[in-house]
Amino acid sequence: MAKKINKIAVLTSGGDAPGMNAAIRAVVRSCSYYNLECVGVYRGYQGLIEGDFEDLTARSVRNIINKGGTFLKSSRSEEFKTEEGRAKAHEKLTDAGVDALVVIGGDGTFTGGLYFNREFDFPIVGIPATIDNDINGTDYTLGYDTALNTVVEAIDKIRDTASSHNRLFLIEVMGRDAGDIALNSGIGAGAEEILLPEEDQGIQRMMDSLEKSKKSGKTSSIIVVAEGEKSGKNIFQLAEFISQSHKEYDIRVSVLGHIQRGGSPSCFDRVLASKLGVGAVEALTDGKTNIMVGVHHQKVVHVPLETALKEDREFDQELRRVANITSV
Ligand SMILES: Nc1ncnc2c1ncn2[C@@H]1O[C@H](COP(=O)(O)OP(=O)(O)O)[C@@H](O)[C@H]1O
Ligand SMILES: O=P(O)(O)OC[C@H]1O[C@](O)(COP(=O)(O)O)[C@@H](O)[C@@H]1O
Ligand SMILES: [Mg+2]
Repeated sequence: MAKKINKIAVLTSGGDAPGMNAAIRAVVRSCSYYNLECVGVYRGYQGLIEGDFEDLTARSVRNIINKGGTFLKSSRSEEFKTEEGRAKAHEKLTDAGVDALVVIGGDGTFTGGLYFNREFDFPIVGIPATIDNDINGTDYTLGYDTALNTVVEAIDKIRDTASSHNRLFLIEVMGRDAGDIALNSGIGAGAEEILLPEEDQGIQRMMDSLEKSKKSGKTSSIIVVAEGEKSGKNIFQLAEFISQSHKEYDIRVSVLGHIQRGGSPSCFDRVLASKLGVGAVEALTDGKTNIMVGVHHQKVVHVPLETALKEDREFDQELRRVANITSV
């Protein structure tokens, strides 16, 4: 029988995402509700290795549901990728009497969690948090909705200046391997063309669509480029390539960068964080481990961490079709 859980540690790791604070809050308050002790780990896996812990009570997480970032801080820890690093982390957890761990982060965080569980049989539940939405088995990851809203707001502003000057804007958005932000913000902000990591359309298709836009009477254009798109050129090289063959375009490049990861979480992300935080603690007290709590059709689901990490997420062809039709 699984050991009874009395004390849970929670950490945030990898790229921060709006809604992480709301998720920590939900974990801490669920512990309080079920009379469990809760420990916050600062700076993700690096803080776990260094024993940078603090006891948290329901009142420790007041006034954070609306805050971006993560008050527990995050890190990218190279040391945790080593067996020695993970052994140190395990020692710190057992010294502190912790029985289980909630990790809030993305695919890297889940990979680290899997290794840790395999090596020490330590109960772990993951909460998917990354603006990229690149986790398998959950309809949404924390921070994605907020990031999308930030991107659309930014592109709306760029559109004002693009149309005033009849300019062509190339706008880079985040998404190393997943084009969810680019495709959805591209449709939502009315982009003429969207370049995604999931498709290698070649530069010719972009040139063709620019040609079409011009012929159909468009005077300004917006192209959304995911940072991981596959043309083999970065956004500045793409702009250079277009300007060499089409001197008539007045081109500007805008890289939105880390503003996409900041800001107050949307209501959607706050509610999602609350559901997943409660779900994570309840999963642990039910004896579950090595799973991610995600959402599917609004319901909390349990997904094995291995499945969450699979890279076979289906690309939304229907959404691509909608983008093509609405940009005519
Ligand atoms: N292969 C791995 N083995 C052990 N730990 C890992 C591994 N990959 C990532 N991690 C840990 O998880 C942390 C977060 O992963 P990272 O890829 O940076 O962000 P994210 O979780 O947002 O994808 C890393 O800094 C590292 O400490
Ligand atoms: O924190 P850094 O090093 O600036 O990372 C940038 C990357 O982080 C992200 O915002 C989130 O990715 P992860 O959740 O995998 O960390 C990516 O879109 C972007 O490529
Ligand atoms: Mg990642």
